Amino acid sequence: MEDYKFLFKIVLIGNAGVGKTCLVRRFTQGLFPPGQGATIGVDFMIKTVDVDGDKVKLQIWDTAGQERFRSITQSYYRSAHALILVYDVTSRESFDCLPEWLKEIEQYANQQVITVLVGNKIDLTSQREVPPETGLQFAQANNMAFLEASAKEAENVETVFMDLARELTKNARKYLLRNTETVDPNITEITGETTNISYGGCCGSG
Ligand SMILES: Nc1nc2c(ncn2[C@@H]2O[C@H](COP(=O)(O)OP(=O)(O)OP(=O)(O)O)[C@@H](O)[C@H]2O)c(=O)[nH]1
Repeated sequence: MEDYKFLFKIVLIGNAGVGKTCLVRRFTQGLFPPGQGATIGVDFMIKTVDVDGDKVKLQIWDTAGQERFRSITQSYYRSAHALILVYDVTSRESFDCLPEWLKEIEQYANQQVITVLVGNKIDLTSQREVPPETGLQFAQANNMAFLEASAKEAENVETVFMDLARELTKNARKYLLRNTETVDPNITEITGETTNISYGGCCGSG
């Protein structure tokens, strides 16, 4: 039996070069990789974190932003519990593409997916093209949480992932409770086993 309570899949999406890989590396390895090349297809990393005493395993999928990989990356949306949609605050173009990314989410992701909008590279103050208010307004209009971050300076990176881990854990606990109440209300408390919450999918669930 693996030593964790919940397993969540988090998928990062957004234009090429916005810093998805750097955010993942910063969070999982605590470093800012020099000369990071473009992601080919999809890459993944694991980090186990503690959420209020429960061990939570985060499976973090880093997708390529380049258009030519879109059909590969789309196939990873479906099983995601959460999506981190990233743009680069120094690139108006990456922000202007967000509506297209939302369409992808609507088309390929699960309906219950939690999406967080992240404006990355805030360390590049003088090159900023997207003000924080603009990011916030877009996020609010589309029911997403919003944070600005810097993978380079490790600003808000931990917060992005840990807020998500907490939110997912909270939802999973509720889900477990709801689905065990009718059978045996003690089950959630006594098993202590790994729980892989899966959304949607089969008939009659959820
Ligand atoms: N100044 C600064 N540069 C960053 C930051 N995050 C990433 N970069 C740089 O932005 C470039 C692209 O970063 P990646 O992490 O490879 O971007 P990506 O979104 O994964 O790109 P694809 O794999 O092509 O989709 C690299 O040169 C990074 O060094 C940041 O927070 N600040």
